[in-house]
Amino acid sequence: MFRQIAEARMNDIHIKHDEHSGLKSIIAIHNTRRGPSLGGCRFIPYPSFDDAVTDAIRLAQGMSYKAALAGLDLGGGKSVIMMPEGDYDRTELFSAFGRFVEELGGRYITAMDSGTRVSDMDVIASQTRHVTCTSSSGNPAPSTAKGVYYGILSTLKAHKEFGSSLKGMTIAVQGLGNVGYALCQLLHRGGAKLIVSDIDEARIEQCIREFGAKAVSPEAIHSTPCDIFSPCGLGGILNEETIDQLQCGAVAGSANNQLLTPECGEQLFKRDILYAPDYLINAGGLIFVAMAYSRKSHHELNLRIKSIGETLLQIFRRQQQQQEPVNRIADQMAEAMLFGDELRQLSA
Ligand SMILES: NC(=O)c1ccc[n+]([C@@H]2O[C@H](COP(=O)([O-])OP(=O)(O)OC[C@H]3O[C@@H](n4cnc5c(N)ncnc54)[C@H](O)[C@@H]3O)[C@@H](O)[C@H]2O)c1
Repeated sequence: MFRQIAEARMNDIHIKHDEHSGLKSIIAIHNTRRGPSLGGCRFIPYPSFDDAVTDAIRLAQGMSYKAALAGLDLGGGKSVIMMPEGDYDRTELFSAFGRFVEELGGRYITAMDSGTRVSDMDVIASQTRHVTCTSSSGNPAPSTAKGVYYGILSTLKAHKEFGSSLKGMTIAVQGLGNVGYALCQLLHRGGAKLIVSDIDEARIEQCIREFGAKAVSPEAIHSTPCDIFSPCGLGGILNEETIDQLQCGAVAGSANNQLLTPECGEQLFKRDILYAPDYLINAGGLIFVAMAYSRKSHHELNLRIKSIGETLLQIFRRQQQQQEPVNRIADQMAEAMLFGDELRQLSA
């Protein structure tokens, strides 16, 4: 475990067992160099305590990289609550978790993640102010979609065979949920032709009706000829097999963990397919949550979401110069922001 902590360059890990509520929780703080750590609270069953800690470490690390490239004055953290096996009182559990967050004095700010709801955040807010995604803060998905939209515009600009306009470009969107649907709306308004897929027929019908989209089956969407493939549903969609089947010039979508392994970034690079790193292009939701927490204006929120496209352009330019996979360049940029001086000292 300590090797894992060292390898991930974690700041600290906190563990809480509250007997009264049955809470078993871990808060992992990866990095606070740029500001307090922010990241969601996951509430799912874990086979073991070690699995829960491993998940918290991996997710907290990802949040640091995401916040850094989004230019936020925040670090990365994440928490997990191990879902109890027997009966439990949800309000008691999340109240106890709120007190746990409060004990850390603001070094960790919690938010929604898999298995948690807005109502849980409201319960946490009764114990601490270091929480976002409450019923008063709103839905981050439209901001995520807007960030992906700006990212797609930058991808068009950076691609040697595309023009800078969306008009007439074909975008294949996988997953028409909160983010995917809002993205389709923006792309349709920009003049793009849409190809869509989902496992939910009603969502497909809505996109056909409202945007004149063409539907394909969930199995065929990634191999459909298009200009840009936009995964907005599942993680791990870019793997050895699917990358071989892609018939697009670029991949730019909101899904988390799109690359099954870092080596898949290399495979995309070899196929000359531009890839917008997921944790950068989908940072609009995190920006929304951070701006709501610090009560920043709508204007500032929009400027920051727009800057996702600018950072992405910088990364694509570096890719041209360095001739390296784009995911590696994004990681290097984030690491320089998180550990700059330490890295310099190590190489001195
Ligand atoms: N909501 C946000 O603000 C946000 C922020 C950052 C990243 N993300 C990521 O973006 C992705 C989408 O998030 P969301 O909030 O829209 O989720 P969502 O649950 O609202 O939507 C996901 C959609 O994908 C569809 N889907 C599931 N399996 C599919 C398949 N095999 N083929 C096609 N469609 C399939 C679902 O039916 C659903 O409509 C997720 O990976 C999420 O982690 C979301």
